[in-house]
Amino acid sequence: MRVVTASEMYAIDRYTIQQIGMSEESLMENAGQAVATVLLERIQPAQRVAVLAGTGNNGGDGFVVARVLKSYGYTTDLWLIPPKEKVKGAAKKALEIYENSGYEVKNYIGNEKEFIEQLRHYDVIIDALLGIGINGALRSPYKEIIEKVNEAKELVVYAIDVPSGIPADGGAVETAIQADVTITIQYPKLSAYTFPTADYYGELIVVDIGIPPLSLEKNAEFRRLWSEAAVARTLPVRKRSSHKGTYGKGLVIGGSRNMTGAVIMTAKAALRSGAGLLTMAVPDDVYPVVATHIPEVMYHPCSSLNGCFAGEIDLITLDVDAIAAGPGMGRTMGAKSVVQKVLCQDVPVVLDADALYFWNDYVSIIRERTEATILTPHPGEMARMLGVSIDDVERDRFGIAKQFAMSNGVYLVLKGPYTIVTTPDGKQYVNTSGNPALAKGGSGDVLTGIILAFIMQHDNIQEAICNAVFVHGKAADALVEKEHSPMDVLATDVIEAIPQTLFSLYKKGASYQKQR
Ligand SMILES: NC(=O)C1=CN([C@@H]2O[C@H](COP(=O)(O)OP(=O)(O)OC[C@H]3O[C@@H](n4cnc5c(N)ncnc54)[C@H](OP(=O)(O)O)[C@@H]3O)[C@@H](O)[C@H]2O)[C@@H](O)CC1
Ligand SMILES: Nc1ncnc2c1ncn2[C@@H]1O[C@H](COP(=O)(O)OP(=O)(O)O)[C@@H](O)[C@H]1O
Ligand SMILES: [K+]
Repeated sequence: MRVVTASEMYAIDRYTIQQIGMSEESLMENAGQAVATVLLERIQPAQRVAVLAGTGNNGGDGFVVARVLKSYGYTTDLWLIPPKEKVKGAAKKALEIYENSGYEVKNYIGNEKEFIEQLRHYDVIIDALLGIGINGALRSPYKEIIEKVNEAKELVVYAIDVPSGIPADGGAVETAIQADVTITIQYPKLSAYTFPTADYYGELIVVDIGIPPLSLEKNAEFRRLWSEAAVARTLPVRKRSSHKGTYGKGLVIGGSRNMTGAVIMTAKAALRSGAGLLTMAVPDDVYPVVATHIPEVMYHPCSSLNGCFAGEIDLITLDVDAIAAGPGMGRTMGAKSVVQKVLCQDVPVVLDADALYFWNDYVSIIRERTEATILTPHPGEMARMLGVSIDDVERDRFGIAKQFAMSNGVYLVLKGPYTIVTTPDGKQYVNTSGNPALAKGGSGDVLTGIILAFIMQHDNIQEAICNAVFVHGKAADALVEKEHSPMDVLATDVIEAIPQTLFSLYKKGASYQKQR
């Protein structure tokens, strides 16, 4: 499933109409019919429905929906918010068809009191007020209407395309429909995967209105959801003849006197995720503590200074296939020196947490690297690396991530709900798993371990990273689906949930793998 911006959606619509030859009216009819099909399955015949329609084509979708619901015998009122003469183009045509079918329109203007009075008597609201064409702050009377709908908590609200009032590409929200369900036309919009806008969507359902894929290919950048099916299809299969070396010799670098746990979690997660052989490089001060925790790894104690890396690491002797550096390593000159040495190795490198701290000192080395560099910042780290505010990052996660990954030639994993993986050539993948149980110290360390293990087992780095991000979130989902609340989950629980998550993904993937 692809994700689009509002301007891409307009370009897709235009292309479909002008180049492919479908009429705007037929697209609107398809949209309304597709939305109505979902509604007919969900709304009970005894429920009273109000369709609230605005000036634009979103209102046009609403006219079609109202007509279909009425034709199926649903008690449905169509409230037209603007004066009728403001409705133009395909929407005007849809309104004419509605009226020619013998159905009545309720005009909001002049009947504002009746509208407020009636609102208590409805069970379901269909929000066809504003779609992706919203411009600037909400104007009257939309603002007041939306506030009234949101106040009526007992109403079930279905939004068409986007909840009215939110910017389609994401950003700040002042007033917007708080939908229970949003039925999006053809492709989800960026705002469904950025915050705070995503909070207004409720359940997201995408309906197909028959736009040919060619129109998408011609008019939209590559941005897609990475779903469970994609993971199941691309998980690598172990060969019977394989041995531990087949699955990579990984190196995890991290730890300091104040933070011994992070690197342990990274290493455990890497082992649970299939790393063939794993070595941990830690400051020798903390080595005795770390070494008692994982019997399965080898150790490479490094010289330490005040409990942190002093700066030396013998990477030649270690001879590894991939490296993850950062968890708990501290923000010292010694740590910086270790990371610089790591970046000079011709193997894929994952940099996380403290290994991102001296970003400006690594940029030039990273741009010269030929092997993959994978950076996994959370929004705070991303903001710091770019010298902008966290709000700036959150407002334009997709744009910022793409610009950063392409200009530095890195794989960027911009974490958070709906983590975005961006490849060096600018392709973007939105993760669909995970929940707020992961909002706890240590979650990121676990992810780093999974990424390290997956990139060693998979030829395709993008698929490996996307799968790792998905498995991480899915493990947390599995925990809160049974036995855990979102509050009590620990990062170590997430590690222990990796086996059941992989087990179920492999079961789902078995049919794909047989086909290979
Ligand atoms: N072929 C297609 O294109 C298809 C499109 N489709 C559907 O069309 C939707 C996009 O339609 P759109 O472009 O007409 O915009 P839309 O969101 O309905 O509203 C625009 C109107 O809103 C108003 N308005 C704007 N800002 C405002 C504000 N801040 N506060 C208050 N009012 C504001 C402004 O009205 P005005 O100010 O001029 O009175 C403007 O005219 C899309 O989401 C999908 O549902 C589907 O049917 C598939 C085929
Ligand atoms: N509300 C949330 N929903 C989904 N995933 C989340 C949420 N909060 C955090 N995460 C995930 O948890 C991880 C947190 O990483 P990070 O902030 O680096 O943690 P730490 O540094 O404490 O290990 C990321 O993978 C992030 O995507
Ligand atoms: K809407």
